[in-house]
Amino acid sequence: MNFIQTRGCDENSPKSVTFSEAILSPIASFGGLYVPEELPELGESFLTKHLSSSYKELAFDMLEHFDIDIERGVIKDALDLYDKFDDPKNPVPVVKVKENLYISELYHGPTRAFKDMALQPFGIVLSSIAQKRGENYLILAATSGDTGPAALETFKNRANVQVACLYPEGGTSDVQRLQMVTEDAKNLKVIGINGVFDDAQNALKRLLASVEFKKALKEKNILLSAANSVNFGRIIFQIIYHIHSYLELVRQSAITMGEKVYLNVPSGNFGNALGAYYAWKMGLPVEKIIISSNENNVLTKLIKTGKYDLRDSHVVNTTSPAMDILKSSNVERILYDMFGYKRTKELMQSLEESSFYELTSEELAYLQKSFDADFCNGDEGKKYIKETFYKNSYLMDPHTATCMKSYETCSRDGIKTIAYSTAEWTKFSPVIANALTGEIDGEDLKALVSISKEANLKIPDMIKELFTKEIVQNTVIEKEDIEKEILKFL
Ligand SMILES: N[C@@H](CCOP(=O)(O)O)C(=O)O
Repeated sequence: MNFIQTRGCDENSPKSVTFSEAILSPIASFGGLYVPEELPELGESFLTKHLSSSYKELAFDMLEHFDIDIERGVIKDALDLYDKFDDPKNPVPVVKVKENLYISELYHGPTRAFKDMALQPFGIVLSSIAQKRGENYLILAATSGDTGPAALETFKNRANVQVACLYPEGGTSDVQRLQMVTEDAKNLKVIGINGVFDDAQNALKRLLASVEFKKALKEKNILLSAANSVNFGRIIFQIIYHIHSYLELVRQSAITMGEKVYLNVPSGNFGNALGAYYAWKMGLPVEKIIISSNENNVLTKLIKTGKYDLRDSHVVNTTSPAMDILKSSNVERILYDMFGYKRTKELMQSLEESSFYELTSEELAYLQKSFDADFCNGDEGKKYIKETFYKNSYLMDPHTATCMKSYETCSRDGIKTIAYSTAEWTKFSPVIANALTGEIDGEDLKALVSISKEANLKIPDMIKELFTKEIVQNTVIEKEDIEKEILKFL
């Protein structure tokens, strides 16, 4: 399978590239992204065949259908990393929360967030290609809190790769920050910036497209790639868990094979939602994909009105910081899939130049056939956390809680919903403690202890240890200095 470009192809680049090429150099012509030439069709026979498969077997077979240029042995090694998850037999438990609502828990990996689902295997795949080619890569990561820890964890001490991870200082939870700033390995650099996530992601995209920056790296014998979901190497692993979650519902006799479900996805950069959309296009029976947001609700507005409007918007800090994003990367891949490369280029250029685009009414109607959306503010989120815990005995984090509102407003009765839990409660303890007990102290460790007592849950060792680990990554800079700081590290 080869990969093509969302904004068309300039005269300097080939019409299509291999998977390896797409992940090693993820930004395509005109600032676009890579997408598969066509998606494999899986169909009901694939689903039925995998009813009794393990997560790894399902993943392996799905990747076989993509027919990518990665050796099977490498893929097997990459998927073996799911053995490090809480339950190697089932890395993604799907739990019934109430009638018609199931939560797919994507956070049972080493950094307690859904990013491990893709970044764990992606780390092996990318480092293996680099080694095979005898090349060295700088991997950029921009994070609003979850991608950073997962990228650092997966690439730590791996051969032929170095990571520069950019996070907004003050824009993540304390546990997320500690996960990054205590990471001690020669090949990792963590850089806090005085700005918001979008500043970090803008810098990442600018550097990926910068001839001068790439030339400066070349002089050090280094090439450039990225760990974010702009990289299709992330997305390919983010399709699998949607299929797995559906099969779990069949296994639990919650649905019969072929029955349609809602997939309700807390969304920031839209990688998780794109994975759901691709799974649907590949044959998963889906009624609609519901996009859940916090107060940074550009995606809700896009899906409700057809307008992507950043003209008067600025990122607000919320209780679900990993979704504090306005420029959502993967919407572009949806635009491409629905409206083709010419229109995608036009819309994306308009967003870049005028901070605005508007879909036609036909385009909007088409988008709404696949997607619905709602957003949930912090107080509503805390109300859902409290209610779901005391009424349904289920503890959720503030990102997952955003799904509860859209579950109420966007789903029709009688159709089951799979909502995705993107992070463990341990990463956002002050918000959750406040929701459950009203305590407003704000200190993570104290809040972790009080939640663990209230909910009778163990604090995982890797979270507890963060509070006594040495802080080894101390760099916080202005966003204008990012390039200089990265070059200093190499
Ligand atoms: N929500 C993310 C932001 C980056 O998203 P990605 O899926 O493109 O890596 C985070 O928590 O860092």
